[in-house]
This record gives sequence, structure tokens and C-alpha cells, in this order.
Amino acid sequence: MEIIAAHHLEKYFGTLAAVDGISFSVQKGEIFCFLGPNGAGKTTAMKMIHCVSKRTRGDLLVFGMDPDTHSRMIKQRLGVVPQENNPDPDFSVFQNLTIYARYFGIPREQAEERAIGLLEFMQLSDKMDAPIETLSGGMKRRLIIARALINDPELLILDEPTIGLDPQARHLIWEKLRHLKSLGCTLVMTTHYLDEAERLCDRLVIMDSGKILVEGSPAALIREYAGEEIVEAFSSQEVISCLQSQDIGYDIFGDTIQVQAEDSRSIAHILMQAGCSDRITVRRATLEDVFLKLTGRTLRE
Ligand SMILES: Nc1ncnc2c1ncn2[C@@H]1O[C@H](COP(=O)(O)OP(=O)(O)OP(=O)(O)O)[C@@H](O)[C@H]1O
Repeated sequence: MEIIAAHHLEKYFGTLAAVDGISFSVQKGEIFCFLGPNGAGKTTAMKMIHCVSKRTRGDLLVFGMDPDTHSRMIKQRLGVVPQENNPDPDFSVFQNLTIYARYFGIPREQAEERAIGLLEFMQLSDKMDAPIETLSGGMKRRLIIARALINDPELLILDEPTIGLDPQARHLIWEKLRHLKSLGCTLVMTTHYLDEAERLCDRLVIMDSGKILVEGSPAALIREYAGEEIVEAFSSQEVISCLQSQDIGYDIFGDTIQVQAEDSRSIAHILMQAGCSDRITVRRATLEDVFLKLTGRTLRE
């Protein structure tokens, strides 16, 4: 079942095409990710989905409804985790959930019951009465996710769910997001973290300058654009001559030369024989390589 369908979706701010004619669909129960550098248009695309930003042109359906005409009904069925943590500092952890429940018209008793369950799910039960300023970054992020779940949404929208968190805090959030998926929730998220996209997403689009460059599963995109493994060496005349003499294709990014390798061992061997053994690394190809191939830039440039 299609939860989101977008065709030639556009959003202009003045003359700037923040989202420049993108088409994609999200199926029920999948984790779908917008990946891309700063300013690519990821947040803007998500804002149109959760009905806080009107599209300029194109078609968009969420749960089969048009956000322009059915925003209230759509909002009732989704949860949003914004990029910035924004709990209300005047209330406790528990109150942040119960007060938020009022926006959805959830009766008090039911809201309190849900809040207790969600705090347990997000491992925050012992922080129930804690003031917000005493929470760590990871705890605040988990609270915002719990808050987004208060209306039991079918679709959860997360803008950079683990931004700024340490590895342990990120792992815990990934575990919770996977659990939500296993319960049938559909997740749409943005990230700059390639490892996050690789671990979590069923399908992703890579965006740049408002456009979708490619779409697919992380594994399929890596296979198609970056091969299985990458052999890297510092770019030197010695290495270049060696590769050219063997008719091996390569790319140069900054001071690094890269060879996309089916058989990385034999490439490494050839380079070693050419006398540059101390400079060679062999690694698994990643989504960063896909992005580099497509744009000639890294995601963080
Ligand atoms: N309200 C706005 N008014 C004017 N320009 C905007 C507005 N919101 C976003 N933009 C511009 O639209 C472009 C896309 O921004 P957007 O926030 O969607 O990118 P992003 O991919 O989410 O980036 P980030 O990873 O930094 O969150 C940027 O050039 C941004 O400056």
C-alpha cells in the first residue's frame, strides 16, 4: 500500500527551487530515507509531507489525501520528530507527552496511559518527573520520538533522528526505530549519516540541489555505482603510471586515487608490485562512494 506518492513535486522560495521536481513513493511498513548534503532540500520535502509547507507545483498524496485540502486528517495519522529538539522546558518529561496529546484530542486518562507506555518503550521511565534541562542529548531525542508517537501514528517522520548523538545513543534509537517498523509503522527520515542510512533504510533517495539523483536500496545503489570494494592509494605519478600500464580505470578525488574493484586483492597486488605497498587501503564501498561518483563531491563538502 502506498503511504506517500509524489510526482514532480516542487517547492520554490522566491526564485530558489528548494525541491525541484522530485517523484517518489513510500510503501507501508518501510523505512525510507532522504539522504543528501546540507541544503539539498530534504527538510523541505518532509515539511510538505507533514503539511507545514505548501508545495509550489506537482502532485502529493499522503495516505491517499492531498495535504492542501486534508492537512488535519493527515496530521492526525502521523508523528513528527523535528531536526531541533524542542521539548517544553517548563514541563516535566511526562507532562511534555500528556500536554502534546491534547493537540490530538486524546482524553486525559488515555494520554497518561500512553505516556507511561511510551516512556517505558523509549527507556525514560525513570526520568518521568525530571525537568527537561537535566536530560542528556540522547534522552531529549528519545523524548521527542516518544512525543511523536503519542497519537499512535501510522507514519513517523524524522528529520535527522540521531544528529549530534554519541554512538551508544544512536544505536539505542536505531533499535527503537526498527522495533516501530516491525510493528508496521512506516518511517520517513532524513540523514547526513551514511552509516545510519545503510543500517536502517529499506530504500533511499540521494538528493542534491533539490533533485533526486538516484533511488534504491542501500545495497543495490552501492553495487551499481561503487562496486563491492574500493582500493585507495595516495595519488602519485607512480600509482597513476602503474594503473595506466595495466589498463585499470581509476578516479582521483583530492589527493586520493580510487579503483572500484571486483577483485581488490589483485589490484592491491599490482600496486604493491609497483612499489607503493605502504599507501594502499582496501575497504568496502559505501554510500559515500555512491555520492562521490554521482556528484564528484563528498556529502560534507
Ligand atoms: N523558509 C525558507 N525560506 C527560504 N529558503 C529556504 C527556506 N527553507 C529552506 N530554504 C532553502 O531551501 C534549500 C533547501 O533547504 P532544506 O532545509 O530543505 O535542506 P536540507 O537538505 O534539509 O538541509 P539540512 O541537511 O541542512 O537540513 C536551502 O537552500 C535553504 O536555504
